[in-house]
Amino acid sequence: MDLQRPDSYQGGARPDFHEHILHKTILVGDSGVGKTSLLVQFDQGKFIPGSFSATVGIGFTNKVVTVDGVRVKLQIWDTAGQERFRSVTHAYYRDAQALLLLYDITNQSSFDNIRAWLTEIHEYAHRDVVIMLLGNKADVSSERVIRSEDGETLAREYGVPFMETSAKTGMNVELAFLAIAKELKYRARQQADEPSFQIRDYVESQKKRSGCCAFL
Ligand SMILES: Nc1nc2c(ncn2[C@@H]2O[C@H](COP(=O)(O)OP(=O)(O)OP(=O)(O)O)[C@@H](O)[C@H]2O)c(=O)[nH]1
Repeated sequence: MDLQRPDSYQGGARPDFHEHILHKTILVGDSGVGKTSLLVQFDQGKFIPGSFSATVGIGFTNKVVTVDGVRVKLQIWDTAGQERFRSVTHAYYRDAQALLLLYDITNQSSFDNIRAWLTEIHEYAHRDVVIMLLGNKADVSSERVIRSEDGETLAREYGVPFMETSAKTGMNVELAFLAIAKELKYRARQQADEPSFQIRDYVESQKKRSGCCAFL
């Protein structure tokens, strides 16, 4: 997918107070882990199988989601995983409020590179950025090389929420973005009498409810 030209706004519905706040979220991770596919699944509810076309540059999709009765506008940036685009994508980290960091459960090096991605994120992104680790392609159980526990352990080490996803089946895709939206809404609108929201606890409780681990 060529993402040099930004996508158009696709919300369409009644604007309200909260939609004026753009919550910038960025998808990062090695080339081929499924960033574009994850975004297409979330945005359009479909998976386009077939030949892999690496993202060129960076582009965004706007998406309005409703959490706790409040409409939250996410601006989701899809970055190119290839090394040659790294300096371009770094420039976008600074304004990001959330980062979804993906690896591919069938690809060892994409998992090994997560530490390097986190180092870059800590170097270029705001220190309060919300980070979520996603082990994608969970539907490809026959080629799995990274156990779910390994993803959990790494995420715990860095204090970030974790889940496995499948851009193909849609498993946990909406949950990942909704958890981010909930956290960003909570940060933006936090009321004095509102109980504090913990994204890691929320993700864990929702994973249990949705039976996330059908592929494990
Ligand atoms: N089975 C399966 N295949 C997937 C999944 N996600 C992505 N793929 C496939 O993996 C390949 C790479 O997916 P992309 O979404 O283009 O990967 P990317 O991370 O955006 O890659 P770059 O743009 O180069 O950074 C494509 O052939 C996809 O169809 C998934 O969850 N399950």
